[in-house]
Amino acid sequence: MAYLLSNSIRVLNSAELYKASKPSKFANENRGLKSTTSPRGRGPVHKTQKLNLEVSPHRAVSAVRLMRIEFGGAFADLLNENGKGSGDNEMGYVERTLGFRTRALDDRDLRLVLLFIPFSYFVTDIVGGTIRWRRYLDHLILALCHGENTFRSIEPLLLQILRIGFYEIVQLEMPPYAVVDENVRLAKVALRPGAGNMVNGVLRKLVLLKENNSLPLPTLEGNDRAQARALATLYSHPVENNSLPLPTLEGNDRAQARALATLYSHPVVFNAYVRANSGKGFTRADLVMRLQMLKVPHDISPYLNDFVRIKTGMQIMMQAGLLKEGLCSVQDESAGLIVSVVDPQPGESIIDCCAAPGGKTLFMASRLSGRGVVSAIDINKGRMRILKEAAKLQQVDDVITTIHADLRIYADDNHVKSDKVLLDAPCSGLGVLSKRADLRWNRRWEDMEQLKNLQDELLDAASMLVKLGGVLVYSTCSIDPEENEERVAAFLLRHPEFCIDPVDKYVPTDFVTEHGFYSSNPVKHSIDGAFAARFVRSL
Ligand SMILES: C[S@@+](CC[C@H](N)C(=O)[O-])C[C@H]1O[C@@H](n2cnc3c(N)ncnc32)[C@H](O)[C@@H]1O
Repeated sequence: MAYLLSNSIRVLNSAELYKASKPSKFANENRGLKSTTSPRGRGPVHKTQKLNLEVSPHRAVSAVRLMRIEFGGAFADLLNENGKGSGDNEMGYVERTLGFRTRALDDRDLRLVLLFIPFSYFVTDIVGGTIRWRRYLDHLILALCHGENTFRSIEPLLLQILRIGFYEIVQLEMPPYAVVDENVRLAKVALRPGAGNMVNGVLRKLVLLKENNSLPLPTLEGNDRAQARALATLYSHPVENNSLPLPTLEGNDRAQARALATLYSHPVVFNAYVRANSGKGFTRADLVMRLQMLKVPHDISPYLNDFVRIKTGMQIMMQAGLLKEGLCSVQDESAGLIVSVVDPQPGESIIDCCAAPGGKTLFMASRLSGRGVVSAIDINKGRMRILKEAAKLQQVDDVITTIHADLRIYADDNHVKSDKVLLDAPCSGLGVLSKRADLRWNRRWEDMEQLKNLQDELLDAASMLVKLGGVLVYSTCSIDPEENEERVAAFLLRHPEFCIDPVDKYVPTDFVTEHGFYSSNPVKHSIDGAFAARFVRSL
């Protein structure tokens, strides 16, 4: 899971940016920015407070975020990790990297994937998409730059601007000449006129090739290795060591093969899944009526009573204020089905052990119909803040208690026993590869051992909070057996006081494994991959 990976957010100053690449023929001109030596002696920092209203703020912010992610180890969804704090600093990062500020972006522009999956062209779309398609985009840029040497000499910021332009034209199919103009302006102002000319030339070439349907794409020819590389480019997937390797063609193992199959089938996000907030008295029938009035095409979820599927028109829904008013929220059905496995009933006491940012807490709370309590525990303060805000917005805060703590310490110190306990454990996120753009490039297989140990420790801690006859649910958003079935088997060996309660009473049979667990798979079910096991305490 994200939090286990490096989370250091540092922006390279301009000197470092230039150092990161060889001198470029595009880098020869003076950027014309005033700079002085940093008090920390780390090279020049820009003194300017220049506000530039001509440059597209979305693209400027996106370019800077891409720099932070690629060179500073920040995440594509970095605001989710840190709550609003990162957003407040956004313009500081922009100014330090580009030398000027842009129009400030509001919350709707900036806030992010987990609670509001954006289906419009916001910063997160551009950043997420550009990262997701990086290998594919770089292949095209290289082809249009005439050779590896030229490509390698492109300075990092210029490369990000090109990637943004390529992504917008090739994947988002935005009006090409507007894209060209905006990215040329950004390159000119942030770098220098020559950089703008270069962006102009390359993007225009791309537009022509796309219009003629003759993009220079790799073909599936040659030996296994060559074909694997071509596939990796077409699906924008890493082949290097330390990343998710390509399966099957080079004989890697089952979990990796499944992960990539997922990716191949769904390189782009499928539907938006929206949950009507029945806790606020807003039923799915109410939601459907509003969607009909807004002319937003939708389908009813076949699996969950409160859920609706939306293919297009998410932006219309957002503009109508349905999300802002807390009437509904974006939530994948795989997460909703985990709540079905918990099966919250009015009057129950439930502990959500790893609760933030709160998707499942909020759904469970809405199921209590105002009677009972969900105690939401999480170690991450920023994410807890998001949970609290959402609980208020959705008017379910009367049945939610938030506890900022390390579950392991909390369980040792507090001898509370609840009817039901959910442990939605930190995991690799292999079930959500199609949404988590950065994961495929950042995941390190060495982290897995550490992650599995944490999952075991958290399961032990969560089990201490379950009363006799009570229920424990262990869930992940991974499709990797090492994090799922193997963790369950190890837990049962350590805890004979628990036995498996098959989930067939709670979710459609299509999701029930032969051992009685819940398992969703993006390829099979067109929702995120997830897993849940339900145990009952018998001793
Ligand atoms: C998969 S996410 C939970 C998602 C959440 N259940 C939801 O539906 O929105 C895992 C969470 O575990 C939390 N976490 C990790 N280690 C923890 C610990 N030792 N104690 C409590 N929470 C922890 C992380 O902060 C993260 O928010």
